[in-house]
Amino acid sequence: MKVFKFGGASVKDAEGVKNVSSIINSHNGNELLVVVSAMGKITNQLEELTRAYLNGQDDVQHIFEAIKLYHFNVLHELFADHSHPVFDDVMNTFVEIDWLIEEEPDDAPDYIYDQIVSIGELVSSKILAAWLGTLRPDVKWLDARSFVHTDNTYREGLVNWEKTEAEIQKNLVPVLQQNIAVTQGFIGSTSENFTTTLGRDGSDYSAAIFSACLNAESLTIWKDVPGVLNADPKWFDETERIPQLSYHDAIELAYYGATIIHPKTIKPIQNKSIPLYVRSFLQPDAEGTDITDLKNHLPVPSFIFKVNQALLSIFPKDFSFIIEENLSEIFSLFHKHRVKINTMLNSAISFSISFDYDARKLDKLMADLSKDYKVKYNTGVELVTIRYYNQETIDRVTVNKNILLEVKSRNTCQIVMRDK
Ligand SMILES: Nc1ncnc2c1ncn2[C@@H]1O[C@H](COP(=O)(O)OP(=O)(O)O)[C@@H](O)[C@H]1O
Ligand SMILES: N[C@@H](CC(=O)OP(=O)(O)O)C(=O)O
Repeated sequence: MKVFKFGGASVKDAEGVKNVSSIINSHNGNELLVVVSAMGKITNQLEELTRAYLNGQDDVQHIFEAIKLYHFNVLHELFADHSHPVFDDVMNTFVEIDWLIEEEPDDAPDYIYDQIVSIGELVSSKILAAWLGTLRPDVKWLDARSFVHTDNTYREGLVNWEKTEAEIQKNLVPVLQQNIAVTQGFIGSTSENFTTTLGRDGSDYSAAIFSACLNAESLTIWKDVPGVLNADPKWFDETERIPQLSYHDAIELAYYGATIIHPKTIKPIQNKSIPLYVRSFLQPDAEGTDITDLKNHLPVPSFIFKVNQALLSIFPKDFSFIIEENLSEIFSLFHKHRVKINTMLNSAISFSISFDYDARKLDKLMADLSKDYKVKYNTGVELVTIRYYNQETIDRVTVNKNILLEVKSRNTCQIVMRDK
């Protein structure tokens, strides 16, 4: 039993749907579950629609029409026969949004968000399953919400592993013995059958959940890059592919912000020793990266950039030492405002952190911290994390930068900096 995961970039248009289908179709041999995300950047557009609806904007219908048009353009390109049942199926799925936005937004915003945004994965999976069905007869579309059970933390559903595994073993395993199944990433459901999402970019995580609960032979995530590289090629020209990667290094890279893999993806598959293959959907036969329980560490320094950081430095007002009592108070405020720390450093009388800049969070945090502390901050700074650093790499990434903070452990160096 194998699991393939295809992200939005792979199914962004009709060509993409055809390419993904041919990759799936050329997989021969054992059972296969396909997990797919919303097409292209549709999740962003559905977020925009949710915001417009919640704010009572008058462009709600306009945004919604653009989303529908995008999908129907793909369908028209794929299917010459407009009476194919997928047209009605997709239209009926969008009707869920019609019903919702007809009413005033009285429910909790996060609940509304999940009901709207999840539609992206439902329609993309229907389109992919329909096209794949023209190539082979054994394709079955499955609703991931019947398998992935979460609590009711909307926008960040917490998986109920026991229930999810039992459901997958009982009702998915038999289906996969007869069919190639296509399902959605990113979504789940509560015990009352309301839709939840697992957090942005959560489809990799969904694929890991299915893989772990199926005890899959492997999980392959298909990306627009040749594998895991030692830096994001969007920012750097001279990148190197990492052919083999340990689970440990993969978790570290993902944790520090390498967006190629969602940070929650590795743990479930590591627990079951399931290999994770990162492959290119543009060159499906090329080698890519194999992530396993390899003991060797990364062959080259790898670096991860995070732009748009805030750097906050906190001092006790009376210039006393920063002691455990202050730290526990400061941490509870980070927790209260959901500030996720990317770097931290403390000295005798100050404590500094960097985190992803969010104006609202920063204002609220400053208001609370300023009661007892003097707080200084910089915005618009960058954070670079170098795993297995050396001086050459540090020099390379800090050219024309002023270093504001530097933290080193044995394997990892983090630098907060800004342009000179
Ligand atoms: N270390 C890295 N190696 C390869 N790609 C990376 C790395 N870090 C970030 N990326 C980025 O990850 C992108 C692929 O991930 P993502 O866009 O989330 O895919 P999808 O949405 O299709 O799952 C690449 O286009 C690349 O820009
Ligand atoms: N569509 C969701 C889930 C996801 O993971 O998508 P992708 O695989 O395209 O990153 C999102 O954009 O957040």
